[in-house]
Amino acid sequence: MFYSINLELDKFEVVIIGGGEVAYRKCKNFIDFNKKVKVIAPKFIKEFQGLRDKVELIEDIYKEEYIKDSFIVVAATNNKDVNKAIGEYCNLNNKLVNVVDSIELSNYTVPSYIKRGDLLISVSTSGKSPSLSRKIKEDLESQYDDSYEEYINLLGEVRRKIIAQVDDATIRRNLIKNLINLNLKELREEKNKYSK
Ligand SMILES: C[C@@]1(CC(=O)O)C2=NC(=C\c3[nH]c(c(CCC(=O)O)c3CC(=O)O)Cc3[nH]c(c(CC(=O)O)c3CCC(=O)O)/C=C3\N/C(=C\2)[C@@H](CCC(=O)O)[C@]3(C)CC(=O)O)/[C@H]1CCC(=O)O
Ligand SMILES: NC(=O)c1ccc[n+]([C@@H]2O[C@H](COP(=O)([O-])OP(=O)(O)OC[C@H]3O[C@@H](n4cnc5c(N)ncnc54)[C@H](O)[C@@H]3O)[C@@H](O)[C@H]2O)c1
Repeated sequence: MFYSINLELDKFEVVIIGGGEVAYRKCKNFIDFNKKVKVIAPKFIKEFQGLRDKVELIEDIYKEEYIKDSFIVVAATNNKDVNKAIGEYCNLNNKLVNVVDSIELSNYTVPSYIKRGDLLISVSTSGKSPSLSRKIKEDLESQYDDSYEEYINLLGEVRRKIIAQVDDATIRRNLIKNLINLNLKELREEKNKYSK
């Protein structure tokens, strides 16, 4: 089973090999998290042109030199042998690699996710059923709607204010724990209370 972590992508170079539908989806995911990526392929689907300054497109077939200095790699070509070579090289060289047609060669996978500002809900089936991951995501999307972006920001702000202003540890913890029982309107009022 795959273990879940949240990575600070800023510090790492990300390279995607392949320029088709799957490479494009993986690419958009990184962009969603403000990460610029390098993409290598002899041919790109037209959607890549819409990503403009957010990606560096290199028109070429895969060569080891393209990934030797990167830490996170996605092997997303439609050529099983090429994907396998990339997967094996990365596993041998301590790189994180997602091989889109081989869970065995992947040392990480990409979950289905919902992002509402800083709230992130990820779903994984350890490769058993990406379709189920997608369905669960869609089921949760309406429950965790766009209003959660402001809600999560307010929770963060009020929590920081409580930590700064309340000395008693028990009272502090209870106040923080109870914040999630407030609705958006009540939380806005709570923020004003601590801003005085
Ligand atoms: C969640 C999501 C994230 C993303 O990619 O962004 C994702 N796949 C998505 C969709 C999807 N992928 C496929 C279908 C067709 C139906 C089906 O096969 O079910 C659909 C459904 C659709 O498109 O609706 C085909 C497929 N996928 C993989 C293989 C190879 C294999 O199984 O070996 C094949 C067969 C290829 C073939 O037939 O040859 C492998 C992987 N796909 C994963 C992630 C990882 C496991 C995630 C988990 O643990 O659940 C893993 C292991 C590696 C990885 O890619 O990270 C994204 C949903 C995005 C969303 O949220 O909307
Ligand atoms: N993990 C997933 O979520 C998922 C979902 C569907 C399919 N798949 C798998 O992903 C593979 C790719 O799917 P797709 O729809 O993106 O295919 P696609 O045919 O749309 O794109 C393949 C891309 O790979 C590039 N390519 C081929 N040989 C290359 C090489 N030597 N170096 C660099 N780039 C090269 C092509 O130019 C093209 O841009 C499929 O074969 C399938 O097995 C995975």
